Amino acid sequence: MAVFELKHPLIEHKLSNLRNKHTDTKLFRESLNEIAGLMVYEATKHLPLKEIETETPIQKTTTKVLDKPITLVPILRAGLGMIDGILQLLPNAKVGHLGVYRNEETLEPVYYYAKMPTNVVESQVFVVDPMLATGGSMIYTLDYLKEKGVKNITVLCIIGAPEGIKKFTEKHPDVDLYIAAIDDGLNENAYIYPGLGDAGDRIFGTK
Ligand SMILES: O=P(O)(O)OC[C@H]1O[C@H](OP(=O)(O)OP(=O)(O)O)[C@H](O)[C@@H]1O
Ligand SMILES: O=c1cc[nH]c(=O)[nH]1
Ligand SMILES: [Mg+2]
Repeated sequence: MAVFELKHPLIEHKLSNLRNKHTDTKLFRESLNEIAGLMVYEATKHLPLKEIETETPIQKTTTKVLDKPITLVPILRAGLGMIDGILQLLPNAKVGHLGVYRNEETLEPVYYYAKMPTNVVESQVFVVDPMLATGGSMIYTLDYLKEKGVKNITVLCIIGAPEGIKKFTEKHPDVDLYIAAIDDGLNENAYIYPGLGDAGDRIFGTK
């Protein structure tokens, strides 16, 4: 398992939009999707390829295409905010929805919905969620997918707390994590600081 913190000027710039409490819903959604798209370019660099025969206007040749079905699993709700940006680069990916929210008092993950594509087990799965705080929601999701038989999983998050990342790497040492920023920690309400606040509320305008 490896943690890749993706440092890039375009990601930093758009992350600044996400962190700014004055950013409106439109810019927040756009910036989140754009960061997710930039991250997926890096996170897909080890995807397996297969050779196929292709005829160019000049002659027959061998070209390479992706060899594995791809499934994106957004953790509802906030994970949905990254999906459009990723689908721009992986337009044939299937999307499996997993509904999990964090109980605000106990901080335990609470499951409420799942709908996976039929070939999820054979897929390369990318689990996406902007926030990795205590790690509870992500660990629950990885447990759920592995229990279903999924073997190849990569995680994409925007901001993580060191505590949650540590727990995640201990519980799922075989899963790579791509993340745009590792922040300073969790405050008394288990919100990431400096963070960006509640990602779901900022995407959907619910607060
Ligand atoms: O690492 P954790 O401590 O589990 O916290 C992270 C989770 O909290 C947020 O979701 P939330 O529970 O707010 O649900 P929402 O997306 O519906 O707002 C976030 O999008 C993660 O799923
Ligand atoms: O900082 C945090 C922690 C959990 N969920 C969020 O949306 N933000
Ligand atoms: Mg939320």
